[in-house]
Amino acid sequence: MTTELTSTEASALIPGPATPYQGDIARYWNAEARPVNLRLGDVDGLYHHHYGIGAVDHASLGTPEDSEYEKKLIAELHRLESAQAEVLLDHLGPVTAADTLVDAGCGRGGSSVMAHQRFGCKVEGVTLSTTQAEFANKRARELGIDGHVRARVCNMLDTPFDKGSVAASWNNESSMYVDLDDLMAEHSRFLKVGGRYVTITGCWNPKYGQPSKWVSQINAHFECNIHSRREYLKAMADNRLVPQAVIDLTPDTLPYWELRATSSLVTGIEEAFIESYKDGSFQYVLIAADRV
Ligand SMILES: C[S@@+](CC[C@H](N)C(=O)[O-])C[C@H]1O[C@@H](n2cnc3c(N)ncnc32)[C@H](O)[C@@H]1O
Ligand SMILES: CC(C)=CCC/C(C)=C/COP(=O)(O)OP(=O)(O)O
Ligand SMILES: [Mg+2]
Repeated sequence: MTTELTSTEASALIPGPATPYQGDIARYWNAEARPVNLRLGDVDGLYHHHYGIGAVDHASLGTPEDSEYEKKLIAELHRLESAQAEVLLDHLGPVTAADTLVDAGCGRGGSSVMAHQRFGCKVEGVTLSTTQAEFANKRARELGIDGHVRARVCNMLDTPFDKGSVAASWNNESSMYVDLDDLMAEHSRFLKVGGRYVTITGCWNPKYGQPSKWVSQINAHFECNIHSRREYLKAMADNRLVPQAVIDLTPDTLPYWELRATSSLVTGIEEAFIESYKDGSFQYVLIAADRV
């Protein structure tokens, strides 16, 4: 006889964090409820924890005196964040409805939903946060896609996905929480030969020398550990992931930050992103790699 587990029983089966640091990150995201994320997600039900790219459509905003201006500004920031996820999906290669994709560090699941809507495929998300996984699964049920899109509480360095079972996988602003060699080894294990890995990330620029004060400020703000561009390429090379595209998205993300800095939803981290992008110490990049 099989019986359904209660949610308390089910959560008792989830292994604890692999390290004290992962426990800190789980607590951070369990407690996170910033209006800059929730109010943007409320625009159309896609909840993101990443930043935006593309030109600001100033004509759509009207003037700050307009009573609807703040609402339009929120919609515009959200449009730019969804545009970022679309660019990531553009680099996943030919995905079919029969494929399974992995969203590593899936947050509230916005990118997972967009991937399913574009390809019709299955998407498996993993996050350290129970709150985020429950939120993402609730959204999938509301959309009637819970048979295809699922989030679970799981360490992305130690996933249950079978070796060679995944057509494509990604980290959308989630790779700064883990050791890159461990991360690329795990993607390489579960990806099929010929599969595709994509990351969009902020990384410090070796040409600057060392992480700038702005990069240190971003690390402290999010309790993360931003890697250098060089570390990404090395960890990929060491794990059978061969870059096909390395795109510097820094000029494309600056308009998002400059618009966000004028909104009522500022969080205080805007200056660090704007200044580090401008002084060249920090870059916003997309790297797409083939599993060979
Ligand atoms: C900035 S959010 C990005 C969320 C999502 N990718 C998006 O674009 O909206 C970072 C995410 O990484 C997840 N994360 C950090 N370390 C992780 C780990 N070791 N295993 C799984 N998820 C992790 C966090 O739980 C959080 O969901
Ligand atoms: C590019 C870098 C370094 C990203 C760090 C990871 C991170 C916290 C991303 C955005 O999350 P969020 O959407 O929850 O942040 P915010 O509240 O600032 O919008
Ligand atoms: Mg955000």
